[in-house]
Amino acid sequence: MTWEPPHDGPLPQHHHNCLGCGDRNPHGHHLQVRLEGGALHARHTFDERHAGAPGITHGGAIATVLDDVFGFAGYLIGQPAVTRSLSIDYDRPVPVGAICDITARLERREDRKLFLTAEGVDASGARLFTARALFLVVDLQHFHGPRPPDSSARSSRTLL
Ligand SMILES: CCCCCCCC(=O)SCCNC(=O)CCNC(=O)[C@H](O)C(C)(C)COP(=O)(O)OP(=O)(O)OC[C@H]1O[C@@H](n2cnc3c(N)ncnc32)[C@H](O)[C@@H]1OP(=O)(O)O
Repeated sequence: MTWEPPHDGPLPQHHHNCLGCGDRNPHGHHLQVRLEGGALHARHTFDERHAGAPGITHGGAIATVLDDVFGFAGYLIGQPAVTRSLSIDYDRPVPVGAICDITARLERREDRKLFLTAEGVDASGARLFTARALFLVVDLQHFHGPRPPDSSARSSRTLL
């Protein structure tokens, strides 16, 4: 069967409990990622739960969101891929409560290796952060390795 890339529009969440995009994770960012012209887009507003310094978004929260947006690259190629490396330049503080538009692109693929870039801008278009990532294509067995005895938290499997 030949893989057909998805059309422009919303992409499915990774699974319901995903910290980035899961609709049932009470601690999650509830990201909604869209495909537009071959790029991945997410409009996100960090809130008080994501503050580091008062009023400023924690860098780790930004990393979480970037990692998850990059994770949607799997939909571009029809295979799951996971983070091997993630690097972020924080150009400006990201105010809590401000709109942040994130665009990520698959720059190139070398066998299992997906080389990705991303940028976040504010409502005026000013750059907030940039990122690079290496994702590795994995088979579904990757997600079925050893689990802790209490596995109730993984009962929901939309994708995985
Ligand atoms: C369905 C998707 C959900 C997405 C959710 C959002 C994203 C996530 O949160 S994913 C979760 C976080 N990530 C993980 O848990 C992954 C943990 N790591 C792993 O499982 C493994 O390291 C894994 C599978 C990624 C790679 O393992 P393995 O197959 O042994 O690869 P490895 O040999 O280390 O590297 C593969 C290639 O990448 C290269 N490479 C590794 N690191 C780098 C780097 N930093 N820069 C450049 N190249 C690198 C290696 O040299 C190697 O190249 P080659 O194949 O040419 O020799």
